[in-house]
Amino acid sequence: MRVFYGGSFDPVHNGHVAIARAARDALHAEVALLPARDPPHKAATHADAEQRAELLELAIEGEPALRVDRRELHRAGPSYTCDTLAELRADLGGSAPLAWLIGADSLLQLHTWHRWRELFDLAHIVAVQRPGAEVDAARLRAEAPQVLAEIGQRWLPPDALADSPHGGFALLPLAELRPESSTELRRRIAAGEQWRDWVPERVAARIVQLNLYRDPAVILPASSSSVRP
Ligand SMILES: Nc1ncnc2c1ncn2[C@@H]1O[C@H](COP(=O)(O)OP(=O)(O)OP(=O)(O)O)[C@@H](O)[C@H]1O
Ligand SMILES: O=C(O)c1ccc[n+]([C@@H]2O[C@H](COP(=O)([O-])O)[C@@H](O)[C@H]2O)c1
Repeated sequence: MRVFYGGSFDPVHNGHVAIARAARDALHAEVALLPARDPPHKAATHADAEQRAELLELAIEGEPALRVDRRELHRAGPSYTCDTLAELRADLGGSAPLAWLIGADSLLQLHTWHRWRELFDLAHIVAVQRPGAEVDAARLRAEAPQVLAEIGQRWLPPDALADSPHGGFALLPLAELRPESSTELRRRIAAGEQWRDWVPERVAARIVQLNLYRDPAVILPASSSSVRP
């Protein structure tokens, strides 16, 4: 089983690392983290793609079975997950079990992703709980009925995913729900509030060295303040 975890990682925080570890341990699999060059649902990012990837490398340094996959950095245009999964499928072959990891807030929005139903033809989808966005069937029915309908017959225990190459859905509980978000982290850095305990120390030191996220404009919505990667 191969697990892939995409994100803006702008910047990476301890919540991201906890999710990657939890998926690795629950699915007994290597987890590749993929920084998105151009996240489709974000107007722009606040650090460029190379900087975000470098911080991600630092965040997982020394972590067994976690690695960074830079393939989305080399592709022009929006970093659509269906395109990334098609590339991975071509690389790994049709029979390799493959899973794409997302947070619960992303699951509630899955129906807005580019060619979203095709994602299940390419990979399993694994969602992890997130504070404020915890999902269950009732919440999906209320907020994302199309998603619930699509995953209805696909719902599997996590251990069963490795038995097929794609098409399943699993929900991973997290032993400890992590409150971190990149938006709040950027706000704290710009506001001069305490933030360093939300990231590994190596990441904090590099953010300071590169003088990232210090501009108070990062507190504004991304579209009015940011650089394109
Ligand atoms: N604390 C967390 N708990 C669970 N899932 C998370 C957490 N932080 C991020 N994720 C998930 O990780 C994926 C990548 O997240 P992303 O890089 O956008 O970070 P973020 O903290 O959500 O950023 P932002 O606040 O800028 O939206 C998404 O699917 C998101 O739902
Ligand atoms: O393919 C899409 O349309 C799509 C829409 C929204 C998000 N994604 C992917 O989901 C991951 C998390 O996105 P985000 O915006 O929460 O950082 C990241 O890998 C994005 O490329 C993908």
